[in-house]
Amino acid sequence: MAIIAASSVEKIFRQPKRQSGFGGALRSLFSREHTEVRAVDGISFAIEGGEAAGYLGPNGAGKSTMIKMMTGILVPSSGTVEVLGREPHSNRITNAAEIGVVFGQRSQLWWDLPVRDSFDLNRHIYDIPASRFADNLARLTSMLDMAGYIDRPVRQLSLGQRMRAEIAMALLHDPKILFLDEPTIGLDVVAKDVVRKFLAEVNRERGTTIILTTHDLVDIEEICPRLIMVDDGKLLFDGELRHLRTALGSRRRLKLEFGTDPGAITLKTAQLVTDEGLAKHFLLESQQTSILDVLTELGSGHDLKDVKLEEPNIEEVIRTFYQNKPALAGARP
Ligand SMILES: Nc1ncnc2c1ncn2[C@@H]1O[C@H](COP(=O)(O)OP(=O)(O)OP(=O)(O)O)[C@@H](O)[C@H]1O
Repeated sequence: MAIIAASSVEKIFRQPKRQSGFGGALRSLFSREHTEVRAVDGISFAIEGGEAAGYLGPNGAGKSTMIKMMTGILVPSSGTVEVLGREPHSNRITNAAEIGVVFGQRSQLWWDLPVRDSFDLNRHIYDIPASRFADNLARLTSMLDMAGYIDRPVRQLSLGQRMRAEIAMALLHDPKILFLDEPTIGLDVVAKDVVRKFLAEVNRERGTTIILTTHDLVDIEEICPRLIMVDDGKLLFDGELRHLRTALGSRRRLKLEFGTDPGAITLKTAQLVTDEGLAKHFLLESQQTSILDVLTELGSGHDLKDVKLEEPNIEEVIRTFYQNKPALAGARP
């Protein structure tokens, strides 16, 4: 059964039109002119309990706005959002008891207090029974390796330490759903790895449903089998990453290495995607295209040193997807 259901959701932000200069600013105060930003434009999806879904899209695509509507911070302009059978914004307190929220760019911890004190405040806010709190705190402290800094004020922590504490704080009351808005932003590779492994484990072992927004494709690869892709407020793809790979990954990549740079090469059997001079990367035009087809078309007379067929990496899959988005919009395998 779906525990999150979004149906034809729209969010339109209206802002008074600003005019430049002091006089303009004054006139704007009395002007009735507005500009509209359609941040979320007719999005529908349903998420089952226990799923891990990644919400991916370029800057300004409407990811944070959607998370804010699912957590009850914003109200949709039209359409409906239901989380655990309720409308989040009109049931904020009940909803908050059953969800956890982490905003990568905003802290929920008390800046001047030791981490432990923020956790303790959450115990009171969520009315967590003492024994359950103690168990959860011990488990999260060990899993996220927080023992070394749990008694230090938040302002003294590194970003990686703080993010681990933010995630722990959001999980202390055993939420059914964990929403994360860019949880790995700004973290170094080691900290990203810790956060990803932890989130994948929480989803797998405890069945916590995870919805996260990210720009980092590795987050999706390691945490979320399901991918929801948006651009300009619209849904472009909703399905499994592996399906997207199969749909687009059929264009295998071929690397040709030359002893001397032959300049740009245009072929019918393969599309040049990256030109590094001596090394040129192509996407084969179709599944049926063979290396031999490409080499035959290329012909002799080039100082060709090596040929490598490469599987497409996830970044390439996503880039290809966005390049072909009109043809693929709304795809749900
Ligand atoms: N409170 C607001 N008032 C007016 N416009 C807003 C508001 N919040 C967001 N927007 C606009 O809505 C659009 C979507 O913003 P949103 O923050 O949801 O994008 P995003 O996909 O999360 O982007 P990013 O990856 O850069 O964080 C943007 O054009 C943004 O400027």
